[in-house]
Amino acid sequence: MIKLSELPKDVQEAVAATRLKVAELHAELPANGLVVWTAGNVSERVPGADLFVIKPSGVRYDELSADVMVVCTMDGEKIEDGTPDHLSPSSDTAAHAYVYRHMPEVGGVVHTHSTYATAFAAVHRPIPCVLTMMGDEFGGEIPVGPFAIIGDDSIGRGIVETLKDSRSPAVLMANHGPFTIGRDAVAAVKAAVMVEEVARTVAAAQSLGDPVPIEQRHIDSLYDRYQNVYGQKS
Ligand SMILES: O=C(CO)[C@@H](O)[C@H](O)COP(=O)(O)O
Repeated sequence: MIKLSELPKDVQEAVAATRLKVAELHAELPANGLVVWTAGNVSERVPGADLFVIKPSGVRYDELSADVMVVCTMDGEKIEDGTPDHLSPSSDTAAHAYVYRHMPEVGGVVHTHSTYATAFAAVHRPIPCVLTMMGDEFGGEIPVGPFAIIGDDSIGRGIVETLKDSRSPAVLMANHGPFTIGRDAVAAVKAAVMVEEVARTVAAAQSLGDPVPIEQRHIDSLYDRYQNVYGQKS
């Protein structure tokens, strides 16, 4: 088994930085009202190594410090990372690992059970692109993925199958909830916040009447501006 303490120093440093970042980002899930109790997870690739960092399963958010973040191979196997052997990674680890193996551009993955997005997942209904914020962030509707059992790579296969030809960084896995992807974990967390926000607004709109779809040419223009012009140049 791979031992963290035997990996090159620069890899160990990259793991430490990723652990800190992933631990801190988990606090964003309850802060943004996206999770109850322990029901969601964040992971991120370790730059320069075939490893990723994810939270331990079923541990409360206020206990998620950097030193309990679990380090896994791209097959979702925990390495000897200095945490106790009994500390198992998130039950969604195989799903995150599958996404990393099949979507090389993805550097972060997030899963929550946020209420409104999960309500759309419960009725297998995509969130239609009826808000400029959706054009900006998702480039179209937010799709529904297949029903998949928890614990193996079934969820990962559903995520990849649904998102590989979509501009959306979010998929509503049927009867389960949202999974989001991003170039890093910050981007994936942002997408998780945004999917809940637009799900809530669209649900409110649907209670008032029939939300009006945005024309495709306007969606394309919104997406292009937001992705390429909006904000500050780095
Ligand atoms: O969907 C599920 C289980 O129903 C999971 O996403 C949990 O809600 C979070 O699991 P851990 O990451 O704590 O294992």
